[in-house]
Amino acid sequence: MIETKGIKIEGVLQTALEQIQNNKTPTLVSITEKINKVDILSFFHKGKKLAKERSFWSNADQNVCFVGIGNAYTIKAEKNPYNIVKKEWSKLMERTILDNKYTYANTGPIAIGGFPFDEEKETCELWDGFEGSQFRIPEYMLTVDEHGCFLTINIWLDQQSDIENLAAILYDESSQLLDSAFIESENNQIVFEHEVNPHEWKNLVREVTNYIETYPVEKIVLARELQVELRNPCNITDVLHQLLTNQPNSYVFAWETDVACFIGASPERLVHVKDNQILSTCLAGTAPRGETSEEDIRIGQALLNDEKNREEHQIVVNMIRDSLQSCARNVDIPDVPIIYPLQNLQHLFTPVRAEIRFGCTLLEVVKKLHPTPALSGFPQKESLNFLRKHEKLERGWYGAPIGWFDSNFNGEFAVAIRSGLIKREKASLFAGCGIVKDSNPDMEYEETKIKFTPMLEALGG
Ligand SMILES: C=C(O[C@H]1C=CC=C(C(=O)O)[C@@H]1O)C(=O)O
Ligand SMILES: [Mg+2]
Repeated sequence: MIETKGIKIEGVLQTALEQIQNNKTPTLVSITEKINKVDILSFFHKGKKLAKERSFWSNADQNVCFVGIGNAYTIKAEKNPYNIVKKEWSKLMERTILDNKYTYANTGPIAIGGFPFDEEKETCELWDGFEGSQFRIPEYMLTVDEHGCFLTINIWLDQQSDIENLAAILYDESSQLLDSAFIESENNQIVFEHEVNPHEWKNLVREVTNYIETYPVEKIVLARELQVELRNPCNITDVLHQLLTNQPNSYVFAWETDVACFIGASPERLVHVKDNQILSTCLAGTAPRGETSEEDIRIGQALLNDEKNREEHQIVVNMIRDSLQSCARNVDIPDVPIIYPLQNLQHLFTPVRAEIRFGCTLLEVVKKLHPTPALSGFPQKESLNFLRKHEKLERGWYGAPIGWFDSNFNGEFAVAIRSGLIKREKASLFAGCGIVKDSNPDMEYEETKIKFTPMLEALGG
C-alpha cells in the first residue's frame, strides 16, 4: 500500500474549520500532496468499489492525466453556460481554502466536465444526467504529469463538520484508491450492433448537398448513431485501457454519472490555454490508413491534394481565425495543412497558436470557437438551424467541448468526437462528417463507419 500519512488531512481541516466558523460560510478545502507513482487505471477502477462517480482525462501526448473519483462540488448551468460557469467558478475559488505546495503541477481544485453540443436543445431521455453543462471537482483527484504523481483531496466543509470522522473516512478511502493490488479487469464483448436508419441518413446527405446549392450555406456536419449491446455490463476501465493503448494522438476522456458514462478518444483539440498562450487545432478532411506504408503515404498525399477535403478543412481554418480575433492576438496559422495520423484514419490538420487578450479566459475562447465548422458547418447559425430541424440524432455532449480548467483558468478542451454513451450493457456511439457541395452519400457513410472503429474496438467489437 502506498503511504498516505504524508497528507496531514486532520491538521489542515482543523485550521480550515476555525476559519469557516469565524466567517460563518461553508467552503471547499483542497489539499494536495506528492505521492509515489500510481497506476492510473487501478485508481480509476477502485473508484467503482467506492460507488463514486468517476472522471478521466488524458491529453493527446499522454503527459497530463487526471483521474477523478467522487464529487466534492458541482457547477451546473443550462442557459448561458459559459458565463455562469465562469462566474460560479471565480466565486468558489475566492473562498476555497488551499493547502498546496505543488502549484507548478496540474494540481489543486480542478473542474472536469463538459458543455452540450447545442445549449438551445432540451435534454432528451438518452442523455439523462447530462443536462446542460456540468463541471465537477472530484473528491479525490490523481494528477500524473511531467512533475510526477499527486493526490488532491477536495472536501466541502461547514461549521458543523466532524473533522475527526471526516479525516478517518478520507484516509480510508484514499488508501483504498491508492492500493496498488492487482485489479481483475474483464474484457468487454459486443454481441449486437444496430446502425440507426442508414437509408434515411444517406437521404439527408443528399438533401444537404441540394441545400448547399440553393442556400448560402457551405457546409453542414451530419452525425449518426450506432447502437451496440455487450455481453455483460460494460467494464469502463477496460474501455479506457483499450483507448489509451490503441489510439495515439488522441484525448481520452470519461465522465460518469450514476447511470451512464460518456467516453471517447478524440483527436481534436478545441483549445489549450496556459500562461496566456492559446493552442487550437483545425481538424477536418478524412481518409483511411493504408495497409502498407507506401499505400499509407499515397492516401495521405491524395488527401492533401483532394479538393473536396481541402474545402472541408479550409472552412474550419477560416472560421477559427475569424472567431479568435475578439479574444486573441498574434494569431498564427500556417497556410497549408499537414497529415494527422490516427490508428484507423488520417486527417488534414492545421495547428493554431495565439495569445489570449487581457480580460479573456479559456472559457471565452471555448465559447467563441464552439461549434467549429468541423462539427456544425458554416455559417454556424444557418448550419445549426438546419441540424435542429433535420438531424434525428440526439447529440447531447457528443461533438461538444469536454475538458478541464484550474483555479486560474489554465486548462484544455477537446471536441468530444469518436465517443459513445454507455449504460450498463448498452452503448450509443456517434460519428459525423462534413458535408460540402461535392459530398457523396455512400462515401460519407463509409467515412463515419471508420470513425466508429476506435470505440467499437475498445468495446470488444
Ligand atoms: C464529426 C466528426 O469528425 C469531424 C472531425 C474531423 C474530421 C471530420 C470530417 O472529415 O468530416 C469531421 O468534421 C466525428 O468524428 O464524429
Ligand atoms: Mg469529412
